[in-house]
Amino acid sequence: MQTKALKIGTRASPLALAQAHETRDRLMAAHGLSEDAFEIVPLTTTGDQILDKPLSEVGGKGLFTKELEDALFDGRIDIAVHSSKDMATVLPDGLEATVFLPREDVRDTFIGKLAPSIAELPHGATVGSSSLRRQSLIRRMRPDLNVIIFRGNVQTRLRKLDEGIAAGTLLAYAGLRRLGLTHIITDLMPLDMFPPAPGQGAIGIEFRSADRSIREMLSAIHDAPTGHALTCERAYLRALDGSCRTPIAGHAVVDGDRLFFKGIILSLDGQEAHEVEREGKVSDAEAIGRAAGEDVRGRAGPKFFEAWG
Ligand SMILES: NCc1[nH]cc(CCC(=O)O)c1CC(=O)O
Repeated sequence: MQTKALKIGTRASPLALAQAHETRDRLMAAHGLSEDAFEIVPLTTTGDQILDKPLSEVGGKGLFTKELEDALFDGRIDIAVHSSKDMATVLPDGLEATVFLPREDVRDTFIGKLAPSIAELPHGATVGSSSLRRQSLIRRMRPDLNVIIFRGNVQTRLRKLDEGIAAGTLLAYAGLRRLGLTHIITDLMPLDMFPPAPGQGAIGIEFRSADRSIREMLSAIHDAPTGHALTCERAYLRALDGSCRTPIAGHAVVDGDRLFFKGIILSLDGQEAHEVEREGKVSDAEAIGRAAGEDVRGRAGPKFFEAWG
């Protein structure tokens, strides 16, 4: 006898749906269940509706998660599948996101029309990106380029490239991989020059803390190294206030019981940068991230953050 289907909440974008399907497939495999043990519930979020402004202006990451969290609280869904990168650093009481699928390649990619790489773009060429981190990193590499805001899902951005609105754009490898679109990549950005956003490449699963059976079911698909890396990166972001208004990169790598973290915060023009490196035991992931965030925050000084208002 089939009990009630597990309701998997997700945003309705093609990338979000791909992530929900990956989560369902892993749960099916781990527990020997069939497709009808699950129901995928796509929800439209405010963040998906406002496409003409940078995220930092319309209210930040919470926009993509609020509707899903409301649905978790009122039982319309049992779990919510997120791109960890888009998750707020502090979750509402009663919910947690402590389950992570094995992380995809964390790098950014360049999709170029006029040239295959940023270095080869003609002087003054236009590059589209909605991410403050990517905008700063581009300007740091190539101050001559014209960086414009580019929002919308992957398909929308690709259409804008075809329309000639920009000569290129940057997207996470992870998203393109999940959409089966890696063939459009013209360059992979090196980690040292183009460090990723905290959480990039990792799928995180949010659920009601009190729901023991769901916690147990999810534990079978949790990837511990990804969990440690994300604990560190999210603590770093929290220590920096998790502000969407500051260009922030941060990346933790786990090797056995050791964790290595590198972070950088930048000015929007890319001309000022503060870097931090920390390492320690995976069991100290949270403390390492917090210390890194406080360290870099202190070294940048209050004036650095004032600029963002
Ligand atoms: N903010 C949108 C978003 N959230 C997560 C990803 C990619 C997938 C991931 O990082 O796991 C993307 C698109 C992009 O940055 O290219």
